[in-house]
Amino acid sequence: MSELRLVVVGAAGRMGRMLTQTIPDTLGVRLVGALEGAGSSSLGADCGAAFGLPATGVAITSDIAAALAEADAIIDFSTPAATIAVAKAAAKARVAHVIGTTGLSADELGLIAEEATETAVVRSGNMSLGVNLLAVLIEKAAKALGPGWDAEIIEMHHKLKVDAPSGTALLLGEAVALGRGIALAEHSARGRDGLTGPRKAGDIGFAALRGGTVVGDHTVIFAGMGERIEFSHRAEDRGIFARGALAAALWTRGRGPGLYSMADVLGLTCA
Ligand SMILES: NC(=O)C1=CN([C@@H]2O[C@H](COP(=O)(O)OP(=O)(O)OC[C@H]3O[C@@H](n4cnc5c(N)ncnc54)[C@H](OP(=O)(O)O)[C@@H]3O)[C@@H](O)[C@H]2O)C=CC1
Ligand SMILES: O=C(O)C1=N[C@H](C(=O)O)C[C@H](O)C1
Repeated sequence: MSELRLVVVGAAGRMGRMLTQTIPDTLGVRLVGALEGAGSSSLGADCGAAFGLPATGVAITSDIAAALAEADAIIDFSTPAATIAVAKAAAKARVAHVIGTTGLSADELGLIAEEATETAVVRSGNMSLGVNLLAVLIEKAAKALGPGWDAEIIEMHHKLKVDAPSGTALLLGEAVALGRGIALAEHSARGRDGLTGPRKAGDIGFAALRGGTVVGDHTVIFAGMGERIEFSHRAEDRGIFARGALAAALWTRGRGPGLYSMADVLGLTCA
């Protein structure tokens, strides 16, 4: 079978560079395009050599249509605005789109759902095996414990992260909500401050910490009467996200349009 031809969006970013580094070690894929924004100082540079990695022969461009012309799949860790621009082009060109970008608004998620009527889209707030397995365990725990156990989600990331709560915290919050059979949007407590009053029964709380170089730490606490259960995941290396995204891209091969998750890719379901 021929190699899957990949375009990386956000090629100069932390995850873009990690993908450029990981692709040569991944069987069955080949980098054919690297996208950055129109104002990027990296335009025209080799997306490997520019960052101290082996040269790839792929120059960074801001021309989405040209980059997609020879592509089978896109891996996108960028910004919400860039992801939406790429989603429109991917739908038109029928190129599969793996989306790791977080911080998308409800309207932007609606546009991604529209894209998924035209092409295969895998979107996840966290591409690692560990977090996606954790989400299955959290769903089971939330179902078994019921809403009498207060669920709180704490996350910590590096100081350059721009969105909160993290995509992973929201994914884990969704798992709690799914286990309880409720809608997360109607039961979220985000950003408590000042005279908040007592905790509202059934809420799923979120707290975001930022500092240093933390790759990504998440803990879900179920607090009961006189006892507490805590589930934690600590990302030590961005390679886990890159490898997950590459597995997702390979999984899209031959797949019809649809909005898929990493649970679909990894075959993880909560019975
Ligand atoms: N789902 C997952 O498993 C993971 C998700 N993420 C998410 O991925 C995203 C990126 O993270 P990270 O790599 O750390 O962030 P970075 O800021 O390091 O990288 C984002 C890159 O996207 C570039 N960019 C901005 N506008 C455009 C555009 N129009 N077209 C193409 N590229 C553009 C940025 O360029 P410039 O700096 O010039 O603006 C930057 O180089 C975040 O939303 C993060 O939360 C991160 C890790 C794992
Ligand atoms: O911005 C990051 O760095 C990360 N973003 C994702 C998130 O928002 O959860 C995944 C990971 O935690 C790293």
